[in-house]
Amino acid sequence: MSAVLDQAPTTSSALTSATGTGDSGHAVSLRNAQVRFDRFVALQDISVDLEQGGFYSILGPSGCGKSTLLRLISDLVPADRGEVTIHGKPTEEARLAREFAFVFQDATLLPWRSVLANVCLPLETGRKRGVAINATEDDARRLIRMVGLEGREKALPHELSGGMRQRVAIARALICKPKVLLMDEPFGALDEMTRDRLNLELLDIWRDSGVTVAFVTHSISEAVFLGTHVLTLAAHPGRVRDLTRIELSHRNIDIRETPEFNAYCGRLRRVLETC
Ligand SMILES: Nc1ncnc2c1ncn2[C@@H]1O[C@H](COP(=O)(O)OP(=O)(O)OP(=O)(O)O)[C@@H](O)[C@H]1O
Repeated sequence: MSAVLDQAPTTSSALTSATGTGDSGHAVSLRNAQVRFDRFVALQDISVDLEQGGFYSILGPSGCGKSTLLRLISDLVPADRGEVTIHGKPTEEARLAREFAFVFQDATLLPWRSVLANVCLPLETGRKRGVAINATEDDARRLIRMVGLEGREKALPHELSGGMRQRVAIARALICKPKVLLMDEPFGALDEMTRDRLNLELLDIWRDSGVTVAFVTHSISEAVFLGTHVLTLAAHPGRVRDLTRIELSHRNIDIRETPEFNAYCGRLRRVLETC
């Protein structure tokens, strides 16, 4: 693993605090994990722990392996070396137990199903596979309210804006009460105002639900605004370059104009220049 670049007081040097095995109390734990596509090493020697309830923004140059890291955690690609656990469980076991959920850049809603039916979809698929899911249609309605879409339960996806569709995708991801939420540039295709609003809503959801979030973004500002930590990957091969703990005095949109916020952004920009 690459070293942390500096030890400034605002920066956590703790890339990892676990000694290695079993459920260390971390939401996600990667130990010397490697992903290979044929001969190409996409991720190399990744060792990092995500604390329960943390919000981890993930930055890095294009092609460095950010999406692959989320796919590794979510059992969509296998580790060819090393170990990945979610709350102490191997990723396949965690997937079957629905310990995590994924939100992609594209909301991937079923176009013929209403908002409510889309949010309820994981309950139906879970039932078909014999997985007991402790959630009901009332929970779906509550989540729809939480993401600000009360009154739109019967709407079809094409009747919604891009931001609304992403809200539905977030509600759908939360219906099975995952412990870990993996988000791959979920707001990347949205205009800045919508993105700002969804950033604030996501922070509320994160605080209320206690879910651990891993959030890929290309925006340094978004990474700092949302994250309790920013994990930066370097490219060729993808590896951990830095983990910075973010300690902001508050998280209103206006924080982005303050020196404390800009100091984090400046530091991360310098880290990215080395990736
Ligand atoms: N299924 C695959 N087969 C072969 N190579 C792959 C596969 N998936 C990803 N890669 C390669 O792995 C590397 C990392 O890809 P990944 O999509 O994880 O990067 P990223 O950091 O998310 O990129 P971006 O910021 O552009 O979205 C890239 O070089 C990509 O071409």
